[in-house]
Amino acid sequence: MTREIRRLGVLTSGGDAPGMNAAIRAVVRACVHHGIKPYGIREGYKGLIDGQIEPMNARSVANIINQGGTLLKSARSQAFRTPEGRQTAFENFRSADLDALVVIGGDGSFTGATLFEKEFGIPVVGIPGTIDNDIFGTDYTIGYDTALNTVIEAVDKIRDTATSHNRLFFVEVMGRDAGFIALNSGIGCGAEEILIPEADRGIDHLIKSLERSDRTGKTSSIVLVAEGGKDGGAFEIAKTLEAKLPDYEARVTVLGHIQRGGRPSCFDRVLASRLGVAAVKTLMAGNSCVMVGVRNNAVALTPFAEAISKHNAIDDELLEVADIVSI
Ligand SMILES: Nc1ncnc2c1ncn2[C@@H]1O[C@H](COP(=O)(O)OP(=O)(O)OP(=O)(O)O)[C@@H](O)[C@H]1O
Ligand SMILES: O=P(O)(O)OC[C@H]1O[C@](O)(CO)[C@@H](O)[C@@H]1O
Ligand SMILES: [Mg+2]
Repeated sequence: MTREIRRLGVLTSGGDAPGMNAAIRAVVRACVHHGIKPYGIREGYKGLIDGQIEPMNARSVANIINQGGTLLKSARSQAFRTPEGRQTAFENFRSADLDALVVIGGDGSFTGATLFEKEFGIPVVGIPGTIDNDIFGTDYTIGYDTALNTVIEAVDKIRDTATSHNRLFFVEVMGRDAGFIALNSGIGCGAEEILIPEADRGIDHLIKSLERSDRTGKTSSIVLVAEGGKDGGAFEIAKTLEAKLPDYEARVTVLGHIQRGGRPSCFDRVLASRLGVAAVKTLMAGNSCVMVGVRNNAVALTPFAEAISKHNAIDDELLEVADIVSI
């Protein structure tokens, strides 16, 4: 089956991620390549509701492959969660005479896209753009690799001062409910312990680990903490630990939104370029309500319903590696 598309809209939604610009560029240029007129929708679903829809062309995405953030801007729209908001979005979509939509975002954005397709029959394809890497059906989301590199660069600097002062540091990283950023950057920066929601081993495990570090001659330690764990964030864990081991004077750093910015890595630029081209092809082939991702280095389609409801498991091998290389 094929689908004729004359005019296609593209938007970025949810938390921005480095590489979203490269994805927009690829979608726009794939449209031009296939004779489709591309339209940029600003500020995600908010812009669809406000009618912020502008024509784009190959030149409007010049020199953005190397830039963080998103040229189209992103937003979290409460109004799009309501039937009235989506109705207004649909009316603007129709007024702009668009035939199909590409949504670059995370699981929430795909949930909104699913409703939009169901309610109004708009063909929609998703591209996973989030630093969290928390989307089923793709081995990597756009922005994750860059975020990992940002984290290890920051933690390398913290390591310098931790070593100089013989200190224990807790460094909190993003990931919403998922520990992928913490686990992989933790291995990459040589963290002594990594606390993630998927493998919560409790405070007693952390205490044992720090005591072993003392015995074996370590004079400083870095513990990477994923936000979203049941023991709380880095500040709370540091407090709990200090209450149990008063000799420790821990320092806490929350890396925060620094992880969402910066120039995308080559990996993210290539991934975004592949997925942007694949998204347009996927719509032209007649598909809808699917996400384009990469599995085993090949482009793969996953229905939104699965991408949203299922979860990529944390790799036990990585947990083992983290334990072994941190002794
Ligand atoms: N249940 C829903 N119904 C309708 N729209 C939704 C729903 N969930 C999310 N959306 C829309 O998608 C937008 C983005 O979702 P969300 O804030 O969860 O980010 P995301 O796409 O998961 O990205 P990230 O988690 O990386 O920030 C929301 O602001 C909202 O407009
Ligand atoms: O920028 P906001 O709206 O505070 O959202 C922060 C959340 O967004 C993300 O950066 C991306 O989903 C999460 O890691 C984090 O929990
Ligand atoms: Mg999300």
